[in-house]
Amino acid sequence: MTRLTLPAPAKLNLMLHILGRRPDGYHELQTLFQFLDYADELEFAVRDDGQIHLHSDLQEVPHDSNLIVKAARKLQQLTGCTLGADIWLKKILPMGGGIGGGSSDAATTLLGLNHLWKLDCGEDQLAELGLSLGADVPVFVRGHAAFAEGVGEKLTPVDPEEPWYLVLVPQVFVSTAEIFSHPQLTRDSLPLKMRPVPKGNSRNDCQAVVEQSYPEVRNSLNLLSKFTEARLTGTGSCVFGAFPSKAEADKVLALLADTQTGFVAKGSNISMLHRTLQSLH
Ligand SMILES: C[C@@](CO)(OP(=O)(O)O)[C@H](O)COP(=O)(O)OP(=O)(O)OC[C@H]1O[C@@H](n2ccc(N)nc2=O)[C@H](O)[C@@H]1O
Ligand SMILES: Nc1ncnc2c1ncn2[C@@H]1O[C@H](COP(=O)(O)OP(=O)(O)O)[C@@H](O)[C@H]1O
Repeated sequence: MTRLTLPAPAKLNLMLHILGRRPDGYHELQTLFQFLDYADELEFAVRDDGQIHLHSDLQEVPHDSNLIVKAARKLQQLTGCTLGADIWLKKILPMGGGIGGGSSDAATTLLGLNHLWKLDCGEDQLAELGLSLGADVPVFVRGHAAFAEGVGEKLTPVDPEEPWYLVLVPQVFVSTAEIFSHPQLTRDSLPLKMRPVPKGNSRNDCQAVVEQSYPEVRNSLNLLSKFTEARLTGTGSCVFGAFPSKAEADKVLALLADTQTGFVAKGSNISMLHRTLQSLH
């Protein structure tokens, strides 16, 4: 097979605690990742000339800076593979929203090309390569909901409930680097020792500074919290709340539709990418 279509699903951070700052400026975290059944779509076709060509209408990111292209080139360097690829991206996930679209696209590229180029790289190798592209890439490579420590690379698989989520997408771009360098960011949360994460620990330490800098995000949190516990994912801008059924989440989205953009998706402990790859074998 020389062509392959794969999803690159979103993630949520169900909680996010910041424990401290490392000498290299990165922050030590404890966070809980769960996937959403809501995804970008990537199609891959092998090229014999070794070139990587990404086809997408994504204007914001230059071709060579796209994490998809970077991931493909890193995989070539690691393995010495002389094959290339045409890659078509259908962008569905909002960018800069804290739902990990870029990282997920990178992980799907690593797993998709590993398969198409018949490289036989193991998951550990791909997760390590992924980490050099971004702190969130390894969890998408592993494909199982996880409690994450370090900068997000030390992963312990977990199986939280899989509710339906309403995700609101405030129309602002929040820079992860800006939030992590904010002087008022909470950086001294005590590490949680208990597993699974005990109830009452679902806060996101980034939320206060994001709400302060972005009134649109605060507004979305206030609106959603009239119906359910509303939280920020990652460094935002997206906010989310859990519902027992799709119908209930849809109903709240319809009620907010005049002023809010959003989507409804099922939480999933096994990513759509891994479910699709499994069905190929
Ligand atoms: C906060 C989280 C939580 O899942 O998600 P997002 O909101 O970005 O989706 C992630 O840790 C983000 O991961 P990712 O988006 O891959 O971050 P990277 O590209 O590696 O880093 C972007 C910038 O954020 C800061 N950064 C990131 C991660 C971390 N643990 N500490 C940091 O201080 C650094 O300044 C870095 O230059
Ligand atoms: N394939 C990609 N999809 C989205 N963003 C990308 C991609 N490649 C590089 N980027 C860059 O990564 C940034 C963060 O993207 P994204 O993963 O969507 O946000 P977040 O980390 O907040 O979840 C974007 O603003 C963009 O500059």
